[in-house]
Amino acid sequence: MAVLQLQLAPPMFAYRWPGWEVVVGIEVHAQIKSRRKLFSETLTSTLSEAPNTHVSPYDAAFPGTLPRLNPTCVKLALRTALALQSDIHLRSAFDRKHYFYADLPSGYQITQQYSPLATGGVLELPNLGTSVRVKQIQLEQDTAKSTFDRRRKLSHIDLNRAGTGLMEIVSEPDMRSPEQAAEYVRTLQALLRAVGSSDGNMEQGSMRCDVNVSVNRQGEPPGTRCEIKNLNSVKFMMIAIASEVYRHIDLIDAGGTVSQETRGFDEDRAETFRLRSKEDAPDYRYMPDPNLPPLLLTSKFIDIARQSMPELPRATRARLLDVGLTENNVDVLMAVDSGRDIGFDGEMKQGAVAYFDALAEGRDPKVVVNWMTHELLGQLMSRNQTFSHNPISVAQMGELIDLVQAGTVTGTGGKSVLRHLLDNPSSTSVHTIAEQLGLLALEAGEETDKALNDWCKQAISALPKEAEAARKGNERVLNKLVGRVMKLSQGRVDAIRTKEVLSGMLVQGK
Ligand SMILES: Nc1ncnc2c1ncn2[C@@H]1O[C@H](COP(=O)(O)OP(=O)(O)OP(=O)(O)O)[C@@H](O)[C@H]1O
Ligand SMILES: [Mg+2]
Ligand SMILES: [Mg+2]
Repeated sequence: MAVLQLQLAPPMFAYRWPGWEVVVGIEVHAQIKSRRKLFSETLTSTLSEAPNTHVSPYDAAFPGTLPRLNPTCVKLALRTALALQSDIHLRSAFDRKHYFYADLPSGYQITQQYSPLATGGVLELPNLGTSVRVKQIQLEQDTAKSTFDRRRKLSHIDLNRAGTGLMEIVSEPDMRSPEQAAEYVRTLQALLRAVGSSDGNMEQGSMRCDVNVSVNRQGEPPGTRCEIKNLNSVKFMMIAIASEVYRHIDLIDAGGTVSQETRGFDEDRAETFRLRSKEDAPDYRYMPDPNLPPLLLTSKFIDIARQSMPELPRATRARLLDVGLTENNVDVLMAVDSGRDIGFDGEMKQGAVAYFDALAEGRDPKVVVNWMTHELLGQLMSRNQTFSHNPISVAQMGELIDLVQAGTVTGTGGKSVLRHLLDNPSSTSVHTIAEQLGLLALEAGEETDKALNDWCKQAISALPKEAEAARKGNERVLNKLVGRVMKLSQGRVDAIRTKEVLSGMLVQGK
């Protein structure tokens, strides 16, 4: 992210487009995380599945087949609407939007353009201290997928995606820069994941954005918007917005006007290109779908959905800060869950926040979060892994923390046990593993004192220069001697006790 901001936002960030105001509104299409499609019993598919293996006669628009609304899709869209504080309509309706393209077997898409499930709402962007209003949320069908084989001049149609449930979430034109647009999309992604209504994975196509961009001179009314279709990464969305802004400014500066267009984005050239103008916009001939009655919800149904809402990111943040975690701790845990760490694979075994919550049950939250962020996540990261790869159960991690807190294993020893567990996942008790590895702390007593004395002496004679500096009060060098003792003892002695013994010896040796 930092890298991209450097590309897009050089030091004159605030003055990128002096005298101009940029206006952005986004239409997000998010695939609903239901096992079945919106109007058929067919199981939804993932990208890795063979083409045309998830298709019922209805999905292929065979004559005589009829739609049947999947209630799970309604419930998940409802959760989304509740999370966005939208007004939910007890009555909504389905329209047919006609157009003719090979990826749309019936010749129309069922959508809720005119009478959507919900209107209004707001998405707060806490990182930017601002918010974006939501215009409407509607249910609609996804299309099939067509790919063109240039060599053989053939179009391939894969109907697996046809009829999958989508939520179209339309924002008001409230964003003023590519960065705000990016933050909106990321925050929305985290929200959809938190309520479980969508994976929100742009790279895998389960979330796609159309961005509407216009520019106007400061103080003047908004300009004419152009819509850039089907952006499938936040990075490309930011580049597309920036390049579109430059295009509009250049046009107006040259005395021309912007005409309302639908545009595509060329990733290689980092610029947008014209798909069609408003004049040749298709006439969608919207009509109510005669096969689908209006969707009527009861207040009770909405209340039940409201009561079963999981904790939303904003509340999670507040709660974690409340138990004493730092902003930074919270950012790390929540970033892991929202998939902002690299390599998010969409399927989290257990979220980092849930893992933390389970561990913090009866333990000091600060101690727990240190183990999680510094040790566990740190070790996973150095292995190029994400939290979803974590093989250590809550019970094991909890036992490890308890052993260290009780002094049964030293902090250093505990870190070794953790590394061992990551490399050799097992369900054996952590105490047994520490014992097998010879990492149980030496019990206080005469023998341990004697061993500790020996190791301290060895460390001092092995590092005479350091010993001399430490004698003169150099704390950092003293830690080096402590480190040596730790190594000699294989992390089985207490660091604070070691420091005491070492200091004592150095003073005596004066
Ligand atoms: N002046 C403007 N500059 C930038 N964005 C704008 C401007 N005016 C409106 N928008 C945004 O354009 C989007 C319009 O989306 P909407 O779904 O309502 O209509 P549409 O794009 O005409 O329909 P379709 O769903 O067929 O694409 C909204 O996100 C809105 O915020
Ligand atoms: Mg739209
Ligand atoms: Mg649009």
